[in-house]
Amino acid sequence: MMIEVKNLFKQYKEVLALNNFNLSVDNGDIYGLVGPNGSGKTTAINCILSLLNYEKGDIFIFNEKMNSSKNNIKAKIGYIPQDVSVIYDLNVYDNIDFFCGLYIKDKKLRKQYIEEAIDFVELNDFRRFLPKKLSGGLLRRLNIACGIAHKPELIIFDEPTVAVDPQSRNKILQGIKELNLKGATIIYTSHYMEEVEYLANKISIIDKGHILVTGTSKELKSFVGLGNSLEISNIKIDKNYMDELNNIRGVSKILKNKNDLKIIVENALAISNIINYLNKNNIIYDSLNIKTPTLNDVFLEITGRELRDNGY
Ligand SMILES: Nc1ncnc2c1ncn2[C@@H]1O[C@H](COP(=O)(O)OP(=O)(O)OP(=O)(O)O)[C@@H](O)[C@H]1O
Repeated sequence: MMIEVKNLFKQYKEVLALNNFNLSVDNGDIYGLVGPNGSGKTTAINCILSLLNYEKGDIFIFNEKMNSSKNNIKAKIGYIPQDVSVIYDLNVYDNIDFFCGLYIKDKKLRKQYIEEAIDFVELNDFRRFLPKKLSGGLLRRLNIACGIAHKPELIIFDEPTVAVDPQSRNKILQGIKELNLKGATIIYTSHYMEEVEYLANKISIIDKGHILVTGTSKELKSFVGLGNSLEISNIKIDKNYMDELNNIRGVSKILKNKNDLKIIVENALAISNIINYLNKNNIIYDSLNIKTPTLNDVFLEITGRELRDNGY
């Protein structure tokens, strides 16, 4: 077991940020921790890293009890914080040198590691740039290079793609997969469900400081019994037809947002029954899309709330 967090409680004055938080991360995992803003992800990470004190609970990393003086454990961890934390009067190269130098004292080896980190985040053309000359995406990549240059066994990414352009975002996601393939265990926090679905082999959904469910993306969807859905836009439909639509075999739920419908179905037959029904009754709509369930749907199903507002 790489990380074991047991019964963690963290209180900030009147806010209970972690409420019996538990987590088990295995060697080789890309572990996704997802939850809405303010659900406690950053607090959990900061407690795990001993950057924050907590009221109650136990944290083990590499099977050793973690506390702030465990430098042997810290040396094996890379942390990429949510807020970019680099040194603004050092250039790209010297920033990576500084952070890598906290753990790698051998100069020759460090030089090699810095070069590898620069290559990895593709900042070769910017090695002498000061951070303030870098775009948001490049700055995030520097933040990553500073966290991974010392080749940690465990890497914790806290929302690394917030406010990042699509090109840098894809590079970051690809890079994380690559680090994992090379042997690093990854913890990845995000409120972007699709990123976590793409990356993680194991996912925990956190809300109000507590883990609601854990599993693979497939397990979480089947846990809440979600099937595919049919999204129909701009439909002109009377109430009595709506009732009949609800009664079609295999229709498990209908969500309405103004003139758009999202119909959760149990099987493919239900989809063809719905389409036949609409055609038979000359019900007009603009478009019809079949959607597979997302982790956002899982969150909605469990909490009754949206992770992010998508209209329904
Ligand atoms: N230093 C602090 N003082 C008081 N309350 C805090 C502090 N830091 C966080 N909180 C509160 O604790 C709760 C959890 O916050 P946290 O930042 O851990 O959530 P998060 O899931 O990481 O959210 P985000 O995605 O917005 O960073 C929130 O209610 C937040 O307002």
